[in-house]
Amino acid sequence: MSDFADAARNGLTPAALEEVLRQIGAERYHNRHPYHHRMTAGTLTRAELQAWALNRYCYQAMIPRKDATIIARAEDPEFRVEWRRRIEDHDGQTGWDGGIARWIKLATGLGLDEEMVKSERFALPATRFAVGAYLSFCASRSLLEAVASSLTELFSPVIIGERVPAMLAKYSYVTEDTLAYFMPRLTQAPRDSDFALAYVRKHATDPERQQAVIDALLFKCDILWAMLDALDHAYGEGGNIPPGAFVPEAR
Ligand SMILES: O=C(O)c1cc(C(=O)O)c2c(n1)C(=O)C(=O)c1cc(C(=O)O)[nH]c1-2
Repeated sequence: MSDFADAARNGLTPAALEEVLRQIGAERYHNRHPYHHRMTAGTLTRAELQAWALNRYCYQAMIPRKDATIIARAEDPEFRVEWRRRIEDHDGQTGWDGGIARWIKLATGLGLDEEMVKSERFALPATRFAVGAYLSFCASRSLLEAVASSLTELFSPVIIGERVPAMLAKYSYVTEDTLAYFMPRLTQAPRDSDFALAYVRKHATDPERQQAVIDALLFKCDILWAMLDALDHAYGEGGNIPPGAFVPEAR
C-alpha cells in the first residue's frame, strides 16, 4: 500500500499523474470496503440496505449544491456550461425528475418512507460530517482541488457494475425499477470524469499542484470510506445506532 505523500515530488507528466490517480482508486475507492463486499455477497440485512440508502441520500442531495459552488468559482464560461450538466443530472428540469428523485425511488423501493428520507433527520452523525466536509472542501480549496475531488467518479462505473447485478441476484425484494438510479450514471459518470480528468491534467502543471490534486482525491476517497465505516459501526452485527439515527423496524 502506498501513502502517496510525496508522489509528485519530482514532478509528473500528465500521463504519470493520471496513473497515480488511478492507483489511488485501485487502492482506496469504497468498492474495497467490507460493507460493499457484504452488499455484493448478498449478506446485508434489509435494515442495512435501508440504512445505506437513507444515508447515501444525504450525499446525493448535496452533490448539486457542491457543483453549484464549483460553478460559482469558475471564471471560464465553457467550464460552467460543461459543469452545469451535473446539476441538471441530479435536479432534472423540475427538481424532482432527476437523480435525486431516482434515489428516493431506490429508498422507497427498499421500504423507507419518502418524507423521512428527504428530511435527512435520521442520517448518522458521521454521514452528516462527511457530506459537510466534502461541500466545504469544494468551497474553500482551489478550483483545481475541487475538480480533482470529483475524480472518484472515474471509478464509480466499477462499483455500480459490481453492485447492481449482485443486488438483483441476491436480494429477492430488489427490482430493476428500484435500481433505476444507476443506469444513467453509467454514461453520466464517464462523461463527467473525462472532463474533470482532462482539466486536472491540463492545470496541475507543477509538483505543488500535482500533490494538491493527489491529496484532493485521497480526501474524497476518505469521505466515501468514512460513510461506509459509519454504516458498519451503526448497523453491522452488534452495532451501535447513535441516538436520533434511523432505527430499522425489524432487526
Ligand atoms: O454509486 C457510487 O458509489 C457513487 C460514487 C460516487 C463517487 O465516487 O463520488 C458518486 C456517485 N455514486 C454518484 O451517483 C454521483 O452522482 C456522484 C457525484 C460525485 C461527485 O463527486 O461529484 N460523485 C458521485
